[in-house]
Amino acid sequence: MLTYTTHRLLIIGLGLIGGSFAKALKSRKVVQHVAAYDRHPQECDLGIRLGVIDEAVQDLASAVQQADVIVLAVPVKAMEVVLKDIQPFLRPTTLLTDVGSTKGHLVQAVRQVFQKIPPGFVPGHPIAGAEKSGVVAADADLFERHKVILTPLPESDPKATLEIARLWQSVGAEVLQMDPYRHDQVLAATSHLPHVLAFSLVDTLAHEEENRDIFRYAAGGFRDFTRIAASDPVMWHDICQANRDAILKQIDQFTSGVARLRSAIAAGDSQAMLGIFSRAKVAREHFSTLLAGSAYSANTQDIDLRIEPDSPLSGRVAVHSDRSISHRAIIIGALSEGVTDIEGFFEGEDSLMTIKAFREMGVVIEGPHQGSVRIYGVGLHGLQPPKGPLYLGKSETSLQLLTGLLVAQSFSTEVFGDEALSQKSLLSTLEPLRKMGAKIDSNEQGGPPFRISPSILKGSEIELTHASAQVKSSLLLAGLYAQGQTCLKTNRFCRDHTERMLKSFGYFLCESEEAGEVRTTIDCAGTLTATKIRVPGDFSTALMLIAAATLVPESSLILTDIGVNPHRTKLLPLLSKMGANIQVTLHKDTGFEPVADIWVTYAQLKGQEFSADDVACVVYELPFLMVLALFADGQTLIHLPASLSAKESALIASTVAVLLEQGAQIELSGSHLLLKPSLLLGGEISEALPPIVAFAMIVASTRAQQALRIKHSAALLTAYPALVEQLRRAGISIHKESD
Ligand SMILES: NC(=O)c1ccc[n+]([C@@H]2O[C@H](COP(=O)([O-])OP(=O)(O)OC[C@H]3O[C@@H](n4cnc5c(N)ncnc54)[C@H](O)[C@@H]3O)[C@@H](O)[C@H]2O)c1
Ligand SMILES: O=C(O)C(=O)C[C@]1(C(=O)O)C=C[C@@H](O)C=C1
Repeated sequence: MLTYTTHRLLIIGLGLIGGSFAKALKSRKVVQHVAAYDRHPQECDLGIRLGVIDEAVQDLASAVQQADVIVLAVPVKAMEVVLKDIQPFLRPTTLLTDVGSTKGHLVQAVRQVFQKIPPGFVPGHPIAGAEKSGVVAADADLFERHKVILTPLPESDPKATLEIARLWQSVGAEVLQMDPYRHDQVLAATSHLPHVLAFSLVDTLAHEEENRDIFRYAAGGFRDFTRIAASDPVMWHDICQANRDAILKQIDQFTSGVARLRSAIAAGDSQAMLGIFSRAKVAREHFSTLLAGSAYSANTQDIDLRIEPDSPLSGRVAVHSDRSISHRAIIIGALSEGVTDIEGFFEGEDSLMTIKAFREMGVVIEGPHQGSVRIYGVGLHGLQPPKGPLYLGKSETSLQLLTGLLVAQSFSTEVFGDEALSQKSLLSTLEPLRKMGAKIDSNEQGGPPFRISPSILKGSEIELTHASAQVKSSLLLAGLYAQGQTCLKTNRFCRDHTERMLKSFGYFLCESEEAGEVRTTIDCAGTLTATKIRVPGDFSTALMLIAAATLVPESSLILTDIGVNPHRTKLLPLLSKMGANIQVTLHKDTGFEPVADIWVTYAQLKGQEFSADDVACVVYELPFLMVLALFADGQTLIHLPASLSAKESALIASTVAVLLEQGAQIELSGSHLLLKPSLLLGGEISEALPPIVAFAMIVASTRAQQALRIKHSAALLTAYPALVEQLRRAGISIHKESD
């Protein structure tokens, strides 16, 4: 059995990539000896002077005989010549790999030169580079947080693959594996086509006499689009020859895309143009979120929020639209028959993930464009299997709701999210779904990735101990497909956006309450009919402004078009009991979600006692009540419900912790919260906060002793992109700052 150790590594072709790999390995002391050979000996001499390599090879044959690993780093068409040169001297235990941008061509060359694939041959391709060439541009950190694709063959020894993977990982790369043919198809689209286009655009503009001025005046757009046209011509000539067919296919597809856009422009077809641009914009933004944290991300900078106290709130302000309703409008619109138009869609990262997932399942969705989305519904049974796993970023709502839907489809799916989402446990959703017959594999704690297989669901009676809107919604979506009736029993009401949305699309479900038990029953007999949805303003953001306007003297603020679903507004009567001045003027009720204007003015609050029943339905809004209580006359006693979920308890505990740090006088016992009038310090909160706690601290900061800086707020702003602007419009003095 062969074993592979890497003491001596030989690079053939000491240019940008060969030089960078050598420098990276040497500077991290991964291998003992790095030698290089180049057909231009001066490159190796320079490599020695720059400390990139240990030895400049003159005698290629003997260097090959001594090497443990050989890395081919020449242009792809030169690989075959080099293979012929080294073949007679290669030992069976020597590993052979490369860094070339195409793979199929190399595999063919190896077959030809060696007759059969040597077990130590493992092709590779770092997806990292620059528009520079030569060892002079070598960069020891070029591969940090970049991907390297290995394309081992059936004949490759798995231990050889492991050793090559280890070398790349030791220089900071993330190693993936792919079939060589697939590699060439994928790279033709993602790397080769953009380079060809950039070369062609610059060449076209450069040719035309009257276009000379363009270069003189060209700014950001031209620069961003064409940086890669400065790449090495020989390298790209070789790639275009080696991957000819796949590149031609991509050029043809692109050409017909440009032709479609051309016709839209020629015909003045705004719908078509906006469709193309907005789909591309969403896709590009999604790409940026995928890259977040990788070396390609330009947006790794963290952001702090700084809020100055005592700035009164005033005017008429519209807040951003509701997230929960936006998710549901997409899901149910996609499952309906006909075209659904949504106005006021919330364009946050989470709801965009839901759109993306349905696009990947074959649903045509136009927009969002300034809150407008058009969905061409495919009906309850029209979703298509996605081409790969569905990535949902950090969106727990997308994950919860989609899981209920996907378990009922006739195809298998895999769903995953970012690191934070993978830490979540969805057992309270998975268990009842499994009881209905769903087949879902999850990680140990009940989090993604989920592998979902088709199954026949059976409706049943399900008792939900902690009524959560997301769990309920997930089960209702499964209930659209389950045989018989699915009856969900809870001991308290929770948000019913899904129920209202289903009814707006003409689906019948039955809701009743008896002896403190709420029952929601659904069956699979209905259909969903497309409709128009206007998503109302987000009540949680409104609540933050209501609380702040109540606290800051001289405030008088009108919030317009706010969704006042009765299961969301249960905190308002408690605030009124403390003396808050809040007037809710309902618009005409359309039967979907009630909408209102809310007028709030400053009030000096009075401490109160609230029973566990009073607060049972507002646990997620308690952080606001807690902050307000600290500024009231007299103390406030809140009795906590006995059956808090782990998530609810964690929310209360983290709010208490951050308020205590701010100097608040609070006592938290198992059964109650006691809050006394306090002076909050301001200053700095340095740990990242859950959104609702961050919102409550923004409220607290409006009356703090000095400005408050909430650090690590980048994730909050990604989830609520318009937050700062809206708060400022209402009069809060808030600024984004980066270190
Ligand atoms: N530049 C990038 O962004 C990038 C990224 C990933 C992969 N790659 C791939 O890496 C390989 C090298 O690209 P690079 O950017 O380092 O190019 P480069 O031009 O900087 O270096 C290539 C080196 O190979 C040498 N060479 C050419 N033919 C030779 C031969 N027959 N024998 C010995 N030496 C020879 C050249 O003299 C040169 O020094 C290519 O296959 C390319 O497709 C490039
Ligand atoms: O960053 C650049 O300059 C690159 O073009 C790098 C790039 C790419 O297209 O991503 C170019 C070709 C390689 O095969 C791999 C990486």
